Amino acid sequence: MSDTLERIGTYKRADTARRKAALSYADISAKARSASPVRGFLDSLRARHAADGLALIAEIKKASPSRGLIRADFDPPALARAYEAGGAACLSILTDTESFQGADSHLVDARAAVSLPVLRKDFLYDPWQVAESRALGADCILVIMAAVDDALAADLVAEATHWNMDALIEVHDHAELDRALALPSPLIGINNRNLRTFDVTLDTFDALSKSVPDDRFLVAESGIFSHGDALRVKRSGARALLVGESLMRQADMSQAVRALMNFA
Ligand SMILES: O=C(O)c1ccccc1NCC(=O)[C@H](O)[C@H](O)COP(=O)(O)O
Repeated sequence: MSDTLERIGTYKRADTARRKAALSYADISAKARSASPVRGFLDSLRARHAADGLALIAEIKKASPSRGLIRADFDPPALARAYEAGGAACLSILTDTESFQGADSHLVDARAAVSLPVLRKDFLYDPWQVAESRALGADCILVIMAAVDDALAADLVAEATHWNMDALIEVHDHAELDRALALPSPLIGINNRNLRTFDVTLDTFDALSKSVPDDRFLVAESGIFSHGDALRVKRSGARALLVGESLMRQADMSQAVRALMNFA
């Protein structure tokens, strides 16, 4: 495991323990039951892929460990509306505060401003956090295979299924991909960012995508900056892109989505 992931895991587990002490599983489940109904995340990706040949998960990301501050002018509902107007199929919203300057309120406020399904992009180590994600309104969770063992990954997916949510299973290498393919989730993301060095290369996607069976819905994550990059990963089997930084650095984000995806 990378130092960054280990550092994040340490504070995230402590933060989750504090949240659980304040709100039991029964309490958070009651909130999840009364949350806004689930919007089909994978359904939306499939529909957009069928219509356009490639779907976009557009990320709301203020800062990151590798890049520092990405966007100072940061208004989650306005960003969500711009992404929706540009043609994104789904949103990804970072809720981690310490490393990404995210917040739970970013997800709640952005989702309320649009009709798109939302991925809670955070570091999950406990099924309680999945119920919490649903309570916030999330439609999909992230399972980072580099951060969890097989048993915990299965528990997170089972909890997501319990709440009728999708689970994006994220991998960085062949060993993680083999473990991901054993899980009952069709949504697989290949992350092109090396979590140890922070190097980003689309070669990672080219190398791993060959081993993903056709019955999985494959997402290319990180390091996609141009329509050429989008075409490259599409040719290697991507059905959707997850893009943060390159869109967040643009003034007109609707136009940036259209240019990236080549929408008219
Ligand atoms: O972005 C980082 O620096 C980072 C560092 C450590 C763990 C995760 C990290 N990013 C999360 C993501 O997966 C990306 O935000 C997402 O794939 C979008 O990537 P990009 O388009 O390159 O912003």
